[in-house]
Parts: sequence; C-alpha cells; structure tokens
Amino acid sequence: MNWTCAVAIAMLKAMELHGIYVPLVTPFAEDGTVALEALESLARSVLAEGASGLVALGTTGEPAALSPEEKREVVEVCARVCRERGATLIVGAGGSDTGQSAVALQELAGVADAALVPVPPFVRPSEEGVLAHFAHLAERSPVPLMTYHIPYRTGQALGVNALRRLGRLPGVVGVKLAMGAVDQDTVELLGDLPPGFAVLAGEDAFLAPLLALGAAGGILASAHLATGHYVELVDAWQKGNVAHARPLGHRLASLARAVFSEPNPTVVKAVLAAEGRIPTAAVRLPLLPASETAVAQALSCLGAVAR
Ligand SMILES: O=C(O)C1=N[C@H](C(=O)O)C[C@H](O)C1
Repeated sequence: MNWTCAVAIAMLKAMELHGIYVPLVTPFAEDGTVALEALESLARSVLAEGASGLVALGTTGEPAALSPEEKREVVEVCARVCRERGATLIVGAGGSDTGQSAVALQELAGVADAALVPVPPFVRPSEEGVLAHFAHLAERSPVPLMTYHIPYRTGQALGVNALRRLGRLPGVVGVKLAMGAVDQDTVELLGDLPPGFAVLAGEDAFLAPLLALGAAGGILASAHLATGHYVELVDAWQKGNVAHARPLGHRLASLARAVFSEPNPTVVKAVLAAEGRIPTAAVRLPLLPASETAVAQALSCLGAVAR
C-alpha cells in the first residue's frame, strides 16, 4: 500500500459517527406529491433538538416508493440543511446488485458524508460473498460506507467474525445493527470493535442496551419524536449517568414499541401529522396507514417520555 493510499484510508476511517441520526420520513402533501417544505422543516427541527445528523432514503423514507426525481429532491433538501447546520448526512444507497450499487454510490460524491448500504438483500450470498460485495463497493465509493445489517429484512446472517472483518475494511466506518435481539454476536462485537468502526443501533427498542454495551448512538425512526430525549439518553450513557439513563431508556423503549406496533413508518408519520409537523399521514402502497389505536398508543407513550 502506498503512502497516499494509507492516508486516504486513515481519513475514511477517521469519520466519527456518534449520537442520534434521524432517518427522515418522506412527507406527502394532500395531492400525493412529496412535501419538500415539510421535509425541510422536519430536518431543521430534529437537528435543532440535538441530532448529530440525518439519514436520507433510509427504509423510513420509503425510497422504494419514490421516483428517481423525488429521491434526488429529498437528498438535495437534506444535504442543504446539513450543510447549513454543519451536521452529518448519511444517504441510503445500494441493493442486491454489486455493480449497480457501485454506480449508485458515485452519485453521492460531494453530497453525502457517508452511505448507508444494506447487506445485499434477498440473494443470500455467503458471508464471503457479503465481504467481497463490501470490499468492491468500498474500493470504489467516493464516501465512507456504513453497513446496514438487518437479517430479518435481508435474509442474510453474519457472525461476529464476519462483522469484524467488515469493520476492518478500509472505507467501512460502521454498522447500523438491527439483529432483532441483543444476541451473543452483538455482545462479542461490541466487546472488541475494530478501530474506527462504530456501531449504531438500528432498532429503536434496543438503543439503551446497545449503548450500555458501547454503541456510539443510533439511527432511529422514533427519534423524529422526542429527539432531544434520545440525544439525552446517549449523553447519559456516555457520561455514566446510569441513574438518569435507565428510566429514560425504558420510557423511550415503550415509545419505540408503540411506534413499531405497525409497519414503519406508518405510525411515526401519523404522529407527526397529528402534531402538525407534516401535512398528512399518507404512506404509499404497499404500506397502509396506521390504525387509530396504534397512533393513540404512540401519542400516549410520547407524552410519558418527558415525565
Ligand atoms: O430508515 C431507517 O434507517 C430505519 N429503518 C428501520 C426499519 O424500518 O426497520 C427502523 C429504524 O428505526 C430506522
């Protein structure tokens, strides 16, 4: 490896991911178009409450239901707000096709600080195949990569050794971890992380336990609501203020359970609409709007967070 290459790798690995990143919903207007002004004010409001950054086109943003033009507009709004606020922008990119994923990543040059790239969904390659996929992308990507590991959506398991090898790849700066549990691999991974590799909780109800194990923060849809309290929870764990962190973590876990009682982002959108922060609770098919019961429960848990 030559000197220039070593410096470039060190710079990519030096990106510090820490705190709460909000994967923004895509608000829709009454006529079904993307409500870009509402998106912008949502972006500003979560950053004003202390979020470290935004995720554009995460699962929560319904990217599968957006046209290429709509996706570009969403990213543009998020990039502008992040630039103005000095916040980090992570953009969801990539899929099952390694070649197409590499092409999609090129579009993020000069726009995003990092890309959130899922373990290739549906194909179920071997762990070696997943590692080769990320090595191929990391070599070509203009921005650092955050792996999105969510085996119950992708169908691909990864053991702790594969996760550590991913974390040692130059250009891979972290993992958004959504394993459906705090399992043995999670505990082992957080016990011995590769240098420059951050774990962000990707599953709202498991934020507090992952912080206790050493996660750097989270990418959480429910952090649209009670953003400041999520930020407070990360700070409390990092300062070792367990007496404050533990009950707050439980209240936020109740909120998360309520928000995820129906498919994401239906409940979070309905709560944001009820609060008047986005014009409608509309989601695009195949998602269906949240039930009144789910929204009432989420609002009640939200009210209890500040207690
Ligand atoms: O969009 C995201 O990023 C998130 N997606 C997860 C999901 O929908 O499963 C949930 C998490 O809160 C953030």
